[in-house]
Amino acid sequence: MTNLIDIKGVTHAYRTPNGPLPVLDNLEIGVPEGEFAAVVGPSGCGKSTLTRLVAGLMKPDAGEVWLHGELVKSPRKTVGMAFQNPVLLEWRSILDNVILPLEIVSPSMPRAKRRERAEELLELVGLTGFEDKRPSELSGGMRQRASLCRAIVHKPDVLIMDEPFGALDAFTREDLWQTMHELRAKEPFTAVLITHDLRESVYLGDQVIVLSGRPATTQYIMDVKYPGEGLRKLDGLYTPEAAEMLSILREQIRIAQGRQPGEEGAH
Ligand SMILES: Nc1ncnc2c1ncn2[C@@H]1O[C@H](COP(=O)(O)OP(=O)(O)OP(=O)(O)O)[C@@H](O)[C@H]1O
Repeated sequence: MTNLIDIKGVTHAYRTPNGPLPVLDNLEIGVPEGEFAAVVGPSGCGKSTLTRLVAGLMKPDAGEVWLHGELVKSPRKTVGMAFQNPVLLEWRSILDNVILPLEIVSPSMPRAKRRERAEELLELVGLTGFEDKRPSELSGGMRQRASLCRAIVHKPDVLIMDEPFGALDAFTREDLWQTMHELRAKEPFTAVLITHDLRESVYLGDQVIVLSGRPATTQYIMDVKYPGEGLRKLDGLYTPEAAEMLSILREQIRIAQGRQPGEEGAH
């Protein structure tokens, strides 16, 4: 299978007043079309840097990032992004926030069509009836739902999410995990999710990529064999199969953090 995202031998260091700070070291990641890759690793290892490289917001010192068979050299319109803070524009309604990327990427699309597309997505995430509200009138979870709609409204090649559920309470987060699966079932997309939550990585990921401590290398890749058939269910996280996967990942994080087996501190 060909990969939609190919990160080949990517190495990068930031220039700082104290000299170069190596963050990525010969990173190798491949994400096939339609797959969901969850990336975990110790704090500060370079996960957000990786998302900037895939989005074309910066260029690596060495190595290549390929997206849909094209070398990424500049910012890409075909990438959707969602962050921990949804950054919705308060002076626009929820509907107009979701429409925004279409105004930029598809300026010739008639207003009625844009509206239709945004309404369809808002319905998928359970926000019908909130189209005309301002962001501050919604809860954090609802804002994040709207932000996910905005990230995929223009049907990007890839959705990049940097801890999008990190600031939400546990129940809202689990609701949004389910929404992600429902969205994917109706609107298949390729995704890279940065997360600190190993359960989230197993529930959402087709593969979980563990990065080593900084400078990050690809330390371990898990192909997730999620228990059960069809749309993933949260109950699957409480099975022995999931416990086994989480145990392996926890151990890998310990190694990435430079800790001894069994030592506390992993997620
Ligand atoms: N523009 C920059 N200039 C200099 N150093 C930077 C820059 N951006 C990030 N860094 C440093 O590079 C390292 C990796 O940062 P990055 O944000 O990619 O890590 P991360 O794994 O996403 O972190 P976290 O898990 O804490 O969110 C950190 O030490 C950070 O301080």
